[in-house]
Amino acid sequence: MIRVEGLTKRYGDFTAVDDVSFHCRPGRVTGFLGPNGAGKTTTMRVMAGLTPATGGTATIGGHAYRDIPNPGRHVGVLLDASAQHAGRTGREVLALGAKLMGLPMSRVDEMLEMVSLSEVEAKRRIRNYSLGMRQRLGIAHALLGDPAVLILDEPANGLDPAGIRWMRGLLKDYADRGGTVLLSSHLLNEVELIADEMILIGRGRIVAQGDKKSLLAGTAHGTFVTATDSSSLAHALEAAGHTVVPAGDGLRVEAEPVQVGQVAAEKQIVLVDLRPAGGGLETLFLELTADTQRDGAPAVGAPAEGAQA
Ligand SMILES: Nc1ncnc2c1ncn2[C@@H]1O[C@H](COP(=O)(O)OP(=O)(O)OP(=O)(O)O)[C@@H](O)[C@H]1O
Repeated sequence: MIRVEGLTKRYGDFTAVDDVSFHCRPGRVTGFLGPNGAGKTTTMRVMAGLTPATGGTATIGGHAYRDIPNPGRHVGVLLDASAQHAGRTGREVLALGAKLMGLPMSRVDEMLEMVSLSEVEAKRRIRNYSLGMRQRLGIAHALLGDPAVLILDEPANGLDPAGIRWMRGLLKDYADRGGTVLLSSHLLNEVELIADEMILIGRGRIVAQGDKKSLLAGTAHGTFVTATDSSSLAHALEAAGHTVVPAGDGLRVEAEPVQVGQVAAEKQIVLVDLRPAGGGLETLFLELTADTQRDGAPAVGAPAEGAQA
């Protein structure tokens, strides 16, 4: 269990993290989302004992990170995959970690296999690793001591689509076996797929947190419907007093799906698609962090205006 209570971090007059509180539970993957400079890395650095807090506490299993003996056996941390000594090989980094944690060297091979780093790659110096390979090594290092808690800052960064899918499976399995995972990401869709719980942060303050399903339920706006004869359906819905706007191949209606279905049934119009028009995580994220975004334009996840589909 991770508990962060009233955590504040100031750099001079600037407040990077402002009275942040949240919990991460065993068996759950918690996504930590926020625009650039929101305070995610700072919060995680405080949790891992790398940055002192100005106020508040962050504990893992009831203890501050610095008070945990042999912390790598309890908490796996990946904050900056590029921070490893560039002159060491991947195998050397893991071997050193295993030695420090009192683990058998066989664990190094197990970890290399788990993150799909080949024997040849493991013997290469880290300066010659791609970002994705560094991330894989960082994940291997975080998992080396078989910890019960994982704190990962942007672990999907640099991974290719197959790598992201692999990591998703790995973290889901880990949580299913009772592990606690906190991961930050700017890849909203990725978090939407992987996280059970979500914490949204903007300018150092938590703007929303909770179970993903309940957070997303709050973003549903009306109904999306497609019919074989969409224009007749639009007229029928308007005649029934509903507001209708064209949306892609279909219509977006200010009504519940059952009301839209009833109108279509009365008029014997065949429906092709009928579902709640959820705004999704991206809409939620942009709405909640609107006054903390750097730009008017969506900062993450959405194509720029005019971009080709
Ligand atoms: N050592 C420091 N001294 C001064 N300001 C700092 C320091 N470290 C971080 N900050 C500031 O604190 C704020 C939060 O930074 P942080 O790296 O935690 O954000 P983040 O949410 O991880 O962003 P990103 O998604 O861009 O990595 C930023 O404005 C950053 O410039």
